[in-house]
Amino acid sequence: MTAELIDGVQMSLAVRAEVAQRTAALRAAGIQPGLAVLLVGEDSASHVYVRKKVKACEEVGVRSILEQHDASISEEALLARVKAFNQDEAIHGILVQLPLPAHIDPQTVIKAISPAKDVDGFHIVNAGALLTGTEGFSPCTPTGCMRMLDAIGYELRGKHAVVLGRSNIVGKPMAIMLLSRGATVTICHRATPDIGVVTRQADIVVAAAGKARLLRGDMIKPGAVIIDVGMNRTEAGLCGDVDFESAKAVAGWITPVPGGVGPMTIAMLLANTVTSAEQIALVQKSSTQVPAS
Ligand SMILES: Nc1nc2c(c(=O)[nH]1)N[C@@H](CN(C=O)c1ccc(C(=O)N[C@@H](CCC(=O)O)C(=O)O)cc1)CN2
Ligand SMILES: [Mg+2]
Repeated sequence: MTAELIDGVQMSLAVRAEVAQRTAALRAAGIQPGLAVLLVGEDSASHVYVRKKVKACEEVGVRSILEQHDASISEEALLARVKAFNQDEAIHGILVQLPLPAHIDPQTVIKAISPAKDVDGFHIVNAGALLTGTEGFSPCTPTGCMRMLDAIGYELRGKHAVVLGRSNIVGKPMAIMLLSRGATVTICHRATPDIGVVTRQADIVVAAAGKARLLRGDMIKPGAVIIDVGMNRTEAGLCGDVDFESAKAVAGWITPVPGGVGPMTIAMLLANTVTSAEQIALVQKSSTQVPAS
């Protein structure tokens, strides 16, 4: 068997086209969605991802402000910049690129972002909304993964989904999203004794452990859907958490790296930013409407 490829580039273009239409409608009403991106330090991968975000904004008509700070910026100074963007009416989305330098606590910074502008969906208010199934911004990477599963028409109800990794930005929200759609979910992590024993039972594996080629073909149930969130820079180049060659011989569906989840992450960020602009516009409209007497 050779797995069918889930093409994240094509799927992200479809999302971007929708976002561009929504942006055009907002602009026609005099509102330009705006995203503020805060980038701290010299992490080269972060610079790549942020450049992609800024370019993507440009392509769909979203205004972006990229603010770059030296790695030595204090937590207080960074918090002050976040708070300034919270007050800025032209900014509808704020994101702080992760990881941050070790002297800055990411949770403290994320907590300072207004939940209404938290287009990364990392604030505890939005994390709580996801947990309870109420309205809020959902993290871009797991939302992109769900979109990919929907795009191939995959029914999650009754399936066994295994998530590799328990990060706040991918593993945990991913598990909740799969659970909320009726899957039976197992999370494997660093302390799981034998990951293969678990993944061989999975109908879907989402690999987000941050370990190059962790999931091999011999750890996959034939026909399973494999979603690779990994983004590892090795001597051999960029590779995912899945050993693509051996996995594709066993799986039913598989995402490539690059060209899989990454482009969908960026597309979901654009979608969240435009949603935020639409919501803020609605609030402003209702607060300026004169009540009927
Ligand atoms: N504030 C945030 N920080 C981080 C997030 C996030 O969602 N918000 N996620 C990751 C990195 N990330 C987005 O920021 C991200 C990673 C990868 C890609 C991507 O398009 N990858 C390309 C390959 C790019 C390359 O050549 O290196 C692909 O897969 O095709 C987009 C976004 C951590 N930090
Ligand atoms: Mg840190």
